Amino acid sequence: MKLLFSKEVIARRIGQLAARINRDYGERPVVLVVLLKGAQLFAADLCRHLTCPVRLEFMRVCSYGAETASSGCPRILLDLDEQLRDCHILLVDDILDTGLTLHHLSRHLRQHQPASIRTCVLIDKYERRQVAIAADYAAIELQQGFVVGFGMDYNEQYRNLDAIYCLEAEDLAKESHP
Ligand SMILES: O=P(O)(O)OC[C@H]1O[C@H](OP(=O)(O)OP(=O)(O)O)[C@H](O)[C@@H]1O
Ligand code: HPA
Repeated sequence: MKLLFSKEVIARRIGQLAARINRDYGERPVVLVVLLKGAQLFAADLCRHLTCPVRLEFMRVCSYGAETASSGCPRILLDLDEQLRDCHILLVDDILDTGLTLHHLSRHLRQHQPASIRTCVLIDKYERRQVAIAADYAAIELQQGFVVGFGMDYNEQYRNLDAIYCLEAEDLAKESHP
């Protein structure tokens, strides 16, 4: 595994991102809709920098399973249990990759008739984008690679790492032949 972003760099980027969000939202209350499992660590750090009134809600969406490629069909495993009509939603995810997850979730959340929906990701990775979607807020931009750590997994491993790494061919081979 190759180190891409240390915990110090991640912390700095999240602080800078939060400053932008604070400027944009001012005093307006925001509902962070956090996508489990991957976005939990990012959201925990981000929300502690926010100065507007914050409500935290969680959804669980899954499209990767044990693979490094999207199933193409994000499944909602845990939905919101309350309406978010007229709320300002900030949809928080760890990574924007093909874009299918955020595209699907943004459409789903529009049914709540919120006042606004914006997207916020720790990593915006361009290489595999399949739908035209851009994050409103991204802490880190990346061209390519399958990344793990700081909430992100490969087959449920590595979420607990405090830095972000890129998996290399031998890491994937190790998983299939331990
Ligand atoms: O832009 P996309 O190609 O859709 O990929 C991004 C999504 O994939 C991962 O979720 P995953 O399905 O692995 O679930 P997890 O959050 O439980 O890891 C990640 O957490 C994002 O939600
Ligand atoms: O690069 C990635 N790493 C971990 N999970 C992911 N889900 C989409 N892309 C990725």
